[in-house]
Amino acid sequence: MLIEDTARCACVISGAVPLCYSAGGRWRRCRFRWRAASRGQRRTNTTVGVKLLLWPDLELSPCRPPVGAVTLRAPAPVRLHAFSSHGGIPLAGWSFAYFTIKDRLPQILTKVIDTLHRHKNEFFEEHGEKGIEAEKNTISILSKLRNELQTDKPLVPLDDKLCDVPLWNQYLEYQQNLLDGNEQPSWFQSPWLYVECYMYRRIHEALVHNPPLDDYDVFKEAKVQSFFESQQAIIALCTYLQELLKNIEDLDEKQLQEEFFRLLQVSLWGNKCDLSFSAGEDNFQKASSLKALDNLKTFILVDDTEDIWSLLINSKKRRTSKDVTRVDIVLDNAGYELITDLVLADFLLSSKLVTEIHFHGKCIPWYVSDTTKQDFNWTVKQLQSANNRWISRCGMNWEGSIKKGVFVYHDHMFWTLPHEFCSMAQVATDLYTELQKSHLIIFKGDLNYRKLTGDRKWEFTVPFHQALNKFHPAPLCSLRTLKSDVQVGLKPGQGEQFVTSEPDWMICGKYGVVQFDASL
Ligand SMILES: O=P(O)(O)OC[C@H]1O[C@](O)(CO)[C@@H](O)[C@@H]1O
Ligand SMILES: [Mn+2]
Repeated sequence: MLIEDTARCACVISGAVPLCYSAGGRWRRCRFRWRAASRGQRRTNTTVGVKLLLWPDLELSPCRPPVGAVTLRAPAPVRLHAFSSHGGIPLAGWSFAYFTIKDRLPQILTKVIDTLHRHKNEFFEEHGEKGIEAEKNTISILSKLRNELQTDKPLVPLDDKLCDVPLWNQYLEYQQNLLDGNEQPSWFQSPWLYVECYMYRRIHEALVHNPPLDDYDVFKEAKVQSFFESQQAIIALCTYLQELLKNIEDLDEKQLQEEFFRLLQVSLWGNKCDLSFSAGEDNFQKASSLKALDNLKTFILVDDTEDIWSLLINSKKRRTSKDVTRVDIVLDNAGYELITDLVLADFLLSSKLVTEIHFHGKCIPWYVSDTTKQDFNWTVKQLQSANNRWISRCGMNWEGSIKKGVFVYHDHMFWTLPHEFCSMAQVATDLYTELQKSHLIIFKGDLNYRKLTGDRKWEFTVPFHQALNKFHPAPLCSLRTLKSDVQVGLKPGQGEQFVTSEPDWMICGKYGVVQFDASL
């Protein structure tokens, strides 16, 4: 739920809405009870009219759970507890989306501005006056952007020369068409997923407009720092892998399965280390996650590892010498998480469970810590030249795998669009076709989970398969620690039990899921 308390006094609440609203046109009027608890005001129950915006495809597929976005206008500042009068899930409290837009995103923009400012001398040394001029212009554009965000200004079309611009601008038009003629998509009123992606793309646009800074990665410094701060954990993990590889040929199926379970969990918990969640503050892996795995098991809310194992071991057994078994990893964060993914990939290859690993990264700096091609190559080079022999051996092996073509790196602009994955087949047909060649796609992290599930307010018990909304290029799984309030595929009552005991369970990063969907 997103409640805005700025001058316009409008808010957007994303909440489950009863299906009775789904018939007919897009906009419906309905009534909500709400309790205002504004400063100095008595708690009251009252009824307000709200506009209900249905997801445009909801009418076409009435079997899908009813989900909608509600725009609620109320006197501000108020703290709202809204309940659907038709018995949907109570829409209560301040949403995480609201805090993200109000607090985290401006903080991230401030850090970007600060980074540019601190590197002023470097820009001067490299590019002379042109560098200083570009730094000044970029900072001024970004300060304006921060102001637009904080005052809920309309979202504007992108205006640079990159090839994704038409798709972004079409998406803005699409959002526009969902609204009344008089309203425009804006920072606090539009879907969280869209607005958050849009901010990162606007940061990139500010740089693109200002050569020679057009390919400067404003998040590089934070990524490098978090990599070095995770050194102890990286040493532990690389040492473990190298010891394991010594005897890998001798392991029986049971032992191989145990190691697979272990390294899959290491990769899952590696996803705790992202820098956008902490608004760019340190969030590195302090100790080896290997030792903690047993204690962490209770925090895995859905664990489909057995199914993933069956898929891999069966394909190994069936494979003839000419066959390829391909796993794709849709990467998330650079730093420790990327190392955990590379370790898992090396294990899958060395154990002959698979024959090729394809990595997918971002084309532009994204959500602070996400992996770009430059980060991927930098990481492998860093490892090679490390003082620790196990780390450097990992780096050398991985460089070798890249050269042999058994580690393949891809990037595609689709990963840095705001679209949910169910539209990939239409929006990025080439990528969808590429992913169809895979035997298993591993989606890392929270943002990928939000895009897999369309970032809707699903009921917790909705099956993962249903939330994917026909996105099935190949068997796929999500390894994700929960950092945003969307979760599907839980057992009845499982989610509800946390709602009172641990209200921040969906956003604190303490819980994780290994969720698998095999059906095509
Ligand atoms: O790196 P991840 O796991 O995709 O997480 C990205 C972050 O972005 C969000 O999805 C939105 O801010 C958070 O919930 C999470 O902190
Ligand atoms: Mn990330």
